[in-house]
Amino acid sequence: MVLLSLVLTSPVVIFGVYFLLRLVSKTSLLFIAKKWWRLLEDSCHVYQFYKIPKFNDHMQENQLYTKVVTYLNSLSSVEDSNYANLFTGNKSNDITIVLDSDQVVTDTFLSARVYWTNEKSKTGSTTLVLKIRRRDKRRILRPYIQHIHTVFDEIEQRRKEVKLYINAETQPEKNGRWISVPFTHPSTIETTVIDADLKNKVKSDLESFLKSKQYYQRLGRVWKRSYLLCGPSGTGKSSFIAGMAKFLNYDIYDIDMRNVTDDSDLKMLLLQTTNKSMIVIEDLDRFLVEKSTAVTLSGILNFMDGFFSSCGEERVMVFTMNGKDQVDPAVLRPGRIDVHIQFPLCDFSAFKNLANSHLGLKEHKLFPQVEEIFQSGASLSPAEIGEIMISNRSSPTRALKSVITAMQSNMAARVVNKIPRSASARVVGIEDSGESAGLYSESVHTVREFRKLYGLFRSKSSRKEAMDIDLQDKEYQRQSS
Ligand SMILES: Nc1ncnc2c1ncn2[C@@H]1O[C@H](COP(=O)(O)OP(=O)(O)OP(=O)(O)O)[C@@H](O)[C@H]1O
Ligand SMILES: [Mg+2]
Repeated sequence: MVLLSLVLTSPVVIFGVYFLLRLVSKTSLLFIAKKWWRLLEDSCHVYQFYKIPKFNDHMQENQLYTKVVTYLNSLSSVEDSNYANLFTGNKSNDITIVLDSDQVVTDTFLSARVYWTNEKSKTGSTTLVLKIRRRDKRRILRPYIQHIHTVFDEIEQRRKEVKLYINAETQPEKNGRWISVPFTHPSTIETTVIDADLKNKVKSDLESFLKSKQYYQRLGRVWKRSYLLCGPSGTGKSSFIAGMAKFLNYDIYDIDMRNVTDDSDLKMLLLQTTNKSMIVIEDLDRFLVEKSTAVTLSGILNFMDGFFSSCGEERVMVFTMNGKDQVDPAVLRPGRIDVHIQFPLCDFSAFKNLANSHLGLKEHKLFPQVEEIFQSGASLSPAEIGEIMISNRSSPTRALKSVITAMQSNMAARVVNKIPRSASARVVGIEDSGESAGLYSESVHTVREFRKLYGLFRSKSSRKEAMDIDLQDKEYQRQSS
């Protein structure tokens, strides 16, 4: 009898259990059960909390924060949090999952479970909070943080893409002044047409800088190297900076001096830059002449000497100028900027390089004529010659003829306006620094403007002379090589 009732009821029981399990697994009941279980478990342990704020008291970005965020976003448990942000990755079909604020992510390390929360305060600043069981704390905290460093380095190595940071106008309500975008400039050191020897010198200088940490430490000096790129508009200074950053795999912090209010603002910006970065100030000569903000010369000099950035290291500073004539000698005094590189206008050899890269020409029957015009003193910037070649690339002969015509007009303008041979052929106004500036705009300029230009844009006539890489710190080179 008992057996019969068991046989009759068991399918009902089995079905009932099966139904219950399905219900639990298909609904939020399982989630709720897990949550209760965790709460129960939590209440049985004593926890230790560690905070990792995004910024320190001096508004410098906390490197550990950046590393932990990258680490957490790489964990599969981020997907399990209630809210997560989805972004496209480096490739268009990549998806990156990013932890949302106030969400808990769990991780396991050396069999210990830890919890992370990304807390956002009312002021908008974010802090990561690590929760570890007290009994695990001593055993795992240090190795765990070390593990995060290692994983972060591996991720960075894999995905490192150079970023360009630009300083926005003052935004006191926000943490940090820099806005970053992926740096996708196509220029490399190789694609910039400058003397091959000079290129190699710069590359080996950068390489020896990268290996010189101990050397700088021994000297008690900030591990930094500074470069001055000087030359007329359109000679490849900005392109070269892009090439240097890619060569070093450094992020670029491009300081727009118009958005720097005073010395302390400049200091603040510098404190917010990271190690392994390139800090760039373009058109420094123009800024020093115009003095459009309250930044003082001594503020700039302190910056150059690495005084402000003494709390960080592994930084390369690059300044560009169109000319040195109007710049305070203090800026240029020996030892202040380590390497001076002159960017000259095109000569015949640079022209041939451009013809090769832009038109695929190694030789052409018009080359002798072009050479002759160069010898007579005419010259244009690589940007101007490159522009003509690009717009006539379907017909190399037409391109060369256009270059010849442009150079002849340039020569004629010099004669009319008595511009000396050594003066720059760049004939656009000082304000007009864009490469799109008209090649033939010389006629609209007055003699006074040309004199002004001569003062600013004077360059040496010989390319060899001009390519003067002035490695002032000879001892540095010898020791670090
Ligand atoms: N030496 C060069 N080799 C190859 N391309 C060059 C060179 N100089 C200029 N160009 C080309 O001309 C354009 C302008 O160059 P770039 O902006 O680097 O000049 P610049 O010296 O920074 O000028 P500016 O002083 O006006 O800022 C770029 O598209 C670049 O590719
Ligand atoms: Mg430039």
